[in-house]
Amino acid sequence: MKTIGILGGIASGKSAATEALRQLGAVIFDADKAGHQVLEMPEVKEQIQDRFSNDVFDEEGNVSRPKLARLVFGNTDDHRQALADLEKISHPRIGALLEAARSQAMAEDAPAFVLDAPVMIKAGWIRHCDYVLFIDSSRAHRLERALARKWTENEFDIREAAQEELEVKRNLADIVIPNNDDLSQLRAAIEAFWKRQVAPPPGHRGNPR
Ligand SMILES: CC(C)(COP(=O)(O)OP(=O)(O)OC[C@H]1O[C@@H](n2cnc3c(N)ncnc32)[C@H](O)[C@@H]1O)[C@@H](O)C(=O)NCCC(=O)NCCS
Ligand SMILES: Nc1ncnc2c1ncn2[C@@H]1O[C@H](COP(=O)(O)OP(=O)(O)OP(=O)(O)O)[C@@H](O)[C@H]1O
Repeated sequence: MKTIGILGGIASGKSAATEALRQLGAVIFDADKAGHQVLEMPEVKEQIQDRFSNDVFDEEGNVSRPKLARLVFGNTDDHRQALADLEKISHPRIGALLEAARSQAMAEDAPAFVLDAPVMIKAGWIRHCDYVLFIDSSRAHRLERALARKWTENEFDIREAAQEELEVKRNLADIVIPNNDDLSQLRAAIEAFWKRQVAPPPGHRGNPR
């Protein structure tokens, strides 16, 4: 089973690329979703309360992601420290969910396991990947898509700044997949990658790291 990591800027088309891989038969791990799941664990809620107080909880006693986002994404040292502290709580648990999902996919003989995790470099999860794809989309296209999802340009810039530089991600990738055209071009590029590296003809050895 090949493990494929998906990197790219905010709104570059990582989810669209991931969906194309799912349709080809890959098992998907969405780390953002796993991060949300982790915030529902009682011991995580306790640690969040200790670090961030009751201010980041809603009336039902659940972690309010918008409130937490305002504390951890920003340009100050306090924001950066808050994000680092949140990651210390969340990342080991997301990592455990990731390893369990990957083991299950392997047991089920899935042809590929896709790790959709924008923070995989700083979290260290990139080590699981045989191939890393970088979904390459211009800032103008990405911003337009983010604004269409009701983000502000400021939110877009702040989240982007909380991640590694795009050049770092691009340089770590094995394959760059352009996404400045329509979605059918993105799907075609993903299918070509799949045929080349995941489902090679018998006797072909592929190119794992
Ligand atoms: C701060 C939280 C509550 C905000 O939740 P929200 O629903 O607004 O955003 P969501 O989780 O869907 O993330 C959306 C995007 O924000 C960016 N982002 C999220 N976490 C981080 C992070 N730790 N570092 C940099 N960018 C991040 C990513 O581009 C991600 O795709 C949430 O993102 C969180 O708990 N983050 C810490 C855990 C984590 O690193 N999750 C991402 C795993 S890839
Ligand atoms: N080539 C494209 N043409 C038109 N729309 C696109 C294209 N690529 C992506 N989109 C749309 O742009 C939006 C953002 O794409 P997507 O959710 O795949 O990005 P992402 O990189 O996963 O975003 P995030 O960084 O927020 O997780 C989605 O609504 C998606 O359908």
